[in-house]
Amino acid sequence: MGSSGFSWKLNDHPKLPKGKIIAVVVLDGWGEANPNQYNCIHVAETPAMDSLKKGAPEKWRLVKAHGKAVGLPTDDDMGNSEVGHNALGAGRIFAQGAKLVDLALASGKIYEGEGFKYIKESFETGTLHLIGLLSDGGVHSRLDQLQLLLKGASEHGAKRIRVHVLTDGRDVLDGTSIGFVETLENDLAKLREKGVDAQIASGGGRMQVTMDRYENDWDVVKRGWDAQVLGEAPHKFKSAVEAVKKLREAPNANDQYLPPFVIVDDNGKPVGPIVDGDAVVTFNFRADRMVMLAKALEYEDFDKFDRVRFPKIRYSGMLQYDGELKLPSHYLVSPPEIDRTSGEYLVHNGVRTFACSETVKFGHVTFFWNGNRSGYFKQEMEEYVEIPSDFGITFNVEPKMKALEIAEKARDAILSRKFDQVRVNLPNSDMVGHTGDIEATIVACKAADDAVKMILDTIEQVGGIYVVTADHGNAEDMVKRNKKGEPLLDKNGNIQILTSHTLQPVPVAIGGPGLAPGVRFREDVPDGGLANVAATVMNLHGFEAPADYESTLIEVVDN
Ligand SMILES: O=C(O)[C@H](O)COP(=O)(O)O
Ligand SMILES: [Mn+2]
Ligand SMILES: [Mn+2]
Repeated sequence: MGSSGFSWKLNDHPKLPKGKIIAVVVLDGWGEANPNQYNCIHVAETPAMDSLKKGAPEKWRLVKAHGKAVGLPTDDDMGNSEVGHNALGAGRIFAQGAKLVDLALASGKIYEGEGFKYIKESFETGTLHLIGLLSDGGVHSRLDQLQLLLKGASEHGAKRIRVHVLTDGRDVLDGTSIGFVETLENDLAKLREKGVDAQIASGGGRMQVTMDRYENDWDVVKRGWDAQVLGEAPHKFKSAVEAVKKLREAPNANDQYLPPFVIVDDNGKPVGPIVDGDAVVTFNFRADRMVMLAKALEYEDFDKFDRVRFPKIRYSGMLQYDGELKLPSHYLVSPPEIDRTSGEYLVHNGVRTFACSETVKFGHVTFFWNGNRSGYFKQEMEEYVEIPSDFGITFNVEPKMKALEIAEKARDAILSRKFDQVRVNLPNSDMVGHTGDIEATIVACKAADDAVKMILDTIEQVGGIYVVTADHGNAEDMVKRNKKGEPLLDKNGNIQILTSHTLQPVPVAIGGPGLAPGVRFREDVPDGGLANVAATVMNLHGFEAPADYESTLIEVVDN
């Protein structure tokens, strides 16, 4: 025990043994909803997941995965991978980035912080650039926060502002970007009336431009860099509204994948490249899809692509995105302090851990799970394996993704008996659900179920335990609904496809031959959420959870 009295040592669970191999399976974007034709999980053949639900009612339940249960501002906020995996791994509910930024903006504290003071130094002679996702999805960013920041920055001295927009269509309906750009243009026009030189300078669809994650495809970040920093893009327009309208006319165009564009003046000159002496803020609060750009903006030594120019700027993130890398080093709002995660406790108590997913979700079961911290806690106790994702495609063309490969890695890790916990994220239902392709999402759900089966079979073989859950809903409802729950139609009478996550609860199932007799879900945690899973897993490893963790979902009854 250190001088502070803190100790990593967990108490033994009074009834549950140690030493069982536990598979922790997170199905990404797998919620529970009414069975109907837009519920791809229902339509798909999913015998493994069905048997968990039907097999043992005291070992299957639903938990909340959205809103306040995962630290989001309101219960109208759908869940997402960051907050979901944070809650699963940390066992407590932390006010998340969305909420912390709301508070900092409302109180005005954001303008008193180190990060804002730092960028403010550039306002006299330089331009303030704001780069981020333009929507009200609330997953990576929010339009109303951008609006407040624009107003606040101009009131605090920013004289020249350029916004570099990334269109969404993934956390919000496809086609909504035009409206968001129009709203922003209105705000900027009002700023101009007040004498602030404010304009949109560049843009592009989030999946084409800037917002790659976990270093899957640096070309995405390069395309953004070229437009935002160098002022170069294949498409040039006089206004962003015109840009989005025109680019959406191409066959199969959608908001997520719009190509990069720059806004030019009457002489064809880009209106807002980033140059020496400027300030830059990346206004997404969520980390995963901003870390790569943050590296490009901040690191002197950088070899991921040719930056051509590396302007001397003052850069602040909305938040600090990576607590281990301390990246970026300046930020407007302090991130949630997600400390003492279950993963860290467990390695300190001898639990050897294996974690695996494919690139696009790799950081979810490692970085997010560990409280937005990259790297190992104790390298000799842990192994994290990343299976390279396909890149340059939309996942509806390969809906099986790497589910089989992930399951095989989990199988091998379990059979090696080198690990006590084998944790995976199966990405299919989420990544394919985001494409809005219902047929492909059905294939995706089946592929994830096949992977679950392989892992459960392996657990059976070694006498282990499984915990199967999800981080939020997605594939279980693929249509936008009205308040009565009826599908909404567009003006041509077609249903409006829902590419985003949902507000639905997610399943948690426990079982396996290693599960002690008498273990079942408690009935006195009816409002349980994802944060209750960590204590549950600790119990199954034979430990009591720390006192301040959300309560366990299980009890052991004598039979
Ligand atoms: O980043 C994304 O792909 C979406 O905005 C959210 O999906 P995720 O939270 O499942 O990653
Ligand atoms: Mn997810
Ligand atoms: Mn998702």
